[in-house]
Amino acid sequence: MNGEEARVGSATPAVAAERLRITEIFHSIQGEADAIGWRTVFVRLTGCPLRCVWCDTEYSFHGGDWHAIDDILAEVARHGAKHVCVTGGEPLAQKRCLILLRKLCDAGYEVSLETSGALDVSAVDPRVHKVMDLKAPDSGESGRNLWSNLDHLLAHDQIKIVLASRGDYEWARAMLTEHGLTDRCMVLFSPVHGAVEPRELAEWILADKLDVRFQLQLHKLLWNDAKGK
Ligand SMILES: C[S@@+](CC[C@H](N)C(=O)[O-])C[C@H]1O[C@@H](n2cnc3c(N)ncnc32)[C@H](O)[C@@H]1O
Ligand SMILES: Nc1nc2[nH]cc(C(=O)O)c2c(=O)[nH]1
Ligand code: SF4
Ligand SMILES: [Mg+2]
Repeated sequence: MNGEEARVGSATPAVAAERLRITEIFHSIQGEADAIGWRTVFVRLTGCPLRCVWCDTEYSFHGGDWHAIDDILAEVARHGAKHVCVTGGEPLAQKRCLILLRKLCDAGYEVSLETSGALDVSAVDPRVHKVMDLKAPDSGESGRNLWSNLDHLLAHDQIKIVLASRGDYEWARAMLTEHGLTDRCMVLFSPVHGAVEPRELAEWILADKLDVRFQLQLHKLLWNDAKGK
């Protein structure tokens, strides 16, 4: 048990059971995946058990503050957006993330979850649109892909593969066939920001006639790598 759980646990166990460690809550334009372009509130949970070499969110690995889930809901509501994106860090590394996701759905939001693909997604509320990465070799974390997660994806979910090289692209192309990915849900191919020339990735997809959706991180075009955007 960590210090926080010990401290609040003895006094108010019901409240302690519904707190999450949060790095930031911010209001921006959704920059990734199927809901791209919508005004969205982002809830970024602290902590991640992976270390993708190109991770753009290393500041979420440590720190953060404990917030009651009902306070998170109130902060989300303040922005008046229909869309909420729960991300991290790795949001599913905190078990109580499942409660936050359910409560956001109950409140009527369009909820998406950005997750690494390394943690079990089977208990995620089916109303949530899961955006699940498969980590390609150059991330350094492809050994963490939990392939059984593929069987828990619904038609509205998405598989995202972030590519740092031609080698990653060829790996991703092989996974499409090996795991029948495009028959399961939408598959997104995205270049690692600054590593693969976006136009090159677009040309590869066209040359191979792949049924995947090319994506660029829209928020980086708008705001570069600014935090809280
Ligand atoms: C920061 S992660 C947080 C959620 C979860 N840990 C995951 O990896 O999906 C959110 C998304 O950003 C992507 N991402 C992180 N760094 C990136 C980069 N340098 N270029 C492109 N996408 C990146 C991840 O692959 C993931 O799809
Ligand atoms: N604007 C914006 N859109 C995003 N979509 C997914 C993000 C993430 O970090 O998971 C993200 C982000 O950090 N900013
Ligand atoms: S799993 Fe997500 S948050 Fe964790 S290191 Fe990889 S990209 Fe970053
Ligand atoms: Mg991001």
